[in-house]
Amino acid sequence: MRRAHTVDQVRTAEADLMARLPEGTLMQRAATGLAVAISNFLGHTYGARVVLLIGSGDNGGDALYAGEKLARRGAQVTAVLLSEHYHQAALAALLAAGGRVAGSGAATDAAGLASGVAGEIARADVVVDGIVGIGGRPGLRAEAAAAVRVAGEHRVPIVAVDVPSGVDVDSGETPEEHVSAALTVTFGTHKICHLVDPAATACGPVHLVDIGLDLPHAAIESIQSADVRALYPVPRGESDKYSRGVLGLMAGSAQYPGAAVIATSGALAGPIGMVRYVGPDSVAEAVRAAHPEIVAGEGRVQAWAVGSGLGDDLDLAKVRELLDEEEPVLLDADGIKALDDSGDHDSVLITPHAGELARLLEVDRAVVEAQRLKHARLTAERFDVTVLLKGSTTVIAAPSGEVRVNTNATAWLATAGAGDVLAGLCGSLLAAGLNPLDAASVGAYLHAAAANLASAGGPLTAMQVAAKLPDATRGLLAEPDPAGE
Ligand SMILES: NC(=O)C1=CN([C@@H]2O[C@H](COP(=O)(O)OP(=O)(O)OC[C@H]3O[C@@H](n4cnc5c(N)ncnc54)[C@H](O)[C@@H]3O)[C@@H](O)[C@H]2O)[C@@H](O)CC1
Ligand SMILES: [K+]
Repeated sequence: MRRAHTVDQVRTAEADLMARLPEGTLMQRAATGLAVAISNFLGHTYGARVVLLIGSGDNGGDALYAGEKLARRGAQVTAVLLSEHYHQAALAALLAAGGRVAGSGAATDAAGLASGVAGEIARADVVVDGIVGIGGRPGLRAEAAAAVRVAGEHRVPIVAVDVPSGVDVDSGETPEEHVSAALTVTFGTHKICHLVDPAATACGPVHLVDIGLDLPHAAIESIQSADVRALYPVPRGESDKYSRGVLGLMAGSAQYPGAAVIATSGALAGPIGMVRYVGPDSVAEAVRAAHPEIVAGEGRVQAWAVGSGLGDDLDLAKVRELLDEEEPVLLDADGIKALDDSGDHDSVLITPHAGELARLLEVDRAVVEAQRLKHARLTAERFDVTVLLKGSTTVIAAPSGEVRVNTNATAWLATAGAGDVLAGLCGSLLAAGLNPLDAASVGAYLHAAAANLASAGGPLTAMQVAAKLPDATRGLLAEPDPAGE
């Protein structure tokens, strides 16, 4: 798992380590890693034009010391001081290495920046965001915002130090103006904003520099290929179609027959041995035509997937009966309407998109979009259910408080029917014996991996994603375990 910690957890770990090391050691480790990452990002150092945006705290200190190291290797490094306060020793080190300070005069230009600063930024090969790190509040002050805007206008890439300044580090929310980085270089561990959207998108790729922190249990985790490989229910020699798991699928309607066909594709491409389809005869015919393997009608199953494309055919009483049974149930789309906040739902997985979750919680969709982690957690707690909140980064929250995210999806996956494939696949994983948290995590990861194969940088259809699931699974199961994951 890739782990992300809260600001408090990081501060405690840093304090413990700092007490055992000579002063300044951690900042030097961070700055060294940052300088190397900037060099790699640029592809060259000698003669490169680097502008550092410097705020009042240690985040600015990291940027200044990294600037010193780049200046010693021949980069032309210019610091823009955005506050009266700054890390003085770090600035002295930069100046001693040949770096400069821009815009120290009183005059300001049209953008509200000290004169000369906008020109420096416009000509830079890279801008380094050392405005604020984990000590920052959301938002940018006027001068910082102006500097960031000039970089954007001139398409100068920004490398963020630790976090893109202005995002909310512990929630991944972006309530105010913030940096959008081409690369974020972070230290010790990932922070929540690196994994949860909308902030995760503002980070760009995230490079982690190890500074030797000893960290506690993570606040949230992001599932990696090695985790999926360890969890995937691979059939054994003695397995048969029943012991591999049977999924009952209640999906599709006269209005949306395709949803049943697509969800079945996702289910059959998972680990189970059989799908029992339960629904109107005309839809069952369509499912059988596409998938002759299915069995129509009720019978013994190990889990249910209910809801994709049911529309007005949703039989609330029937779904509530299923929720009272022992078998795990996945509720998708309209099926989610059957959930209430009384009762024990710890074997239930729901797979809403932001709109469906907003409807369940009776809030605006935009509020869920802006505060994805908060609403996923709140739902898991209030309904005692595991929640897979779909989106550019998928957030999965369990009633235990555990949270996992999946960040490997392509934006091409936002297409009709993709959610039906995911519901079928996650249902299949539940029927094969995974608990709701693991089924959701493995399902989200493989769904995204299959979409990446289907897309290869271009458009895709839901059925193509389902068709690529076996390849994605095969590739993953065959991968050697990378060290350290
Ligand atoms: N503590 C440590 O051991 C280490 C810290 N490191 C760096 O230090 C950073 C944390 O440093 P600090 O605790 O000094 O805090 P920051 O540098 O993140 O922020 C400093 C100050 O900025 C001001 N501020 C808050 N929000 C602002 C905003 N929106 N706009 C402008 N100013 C704002 C506040 O006065 C705040 O105290 C980390 O993110 C990391 O970059 C690294 O050097 C690694 C080691
Ligand atoms: K920053």
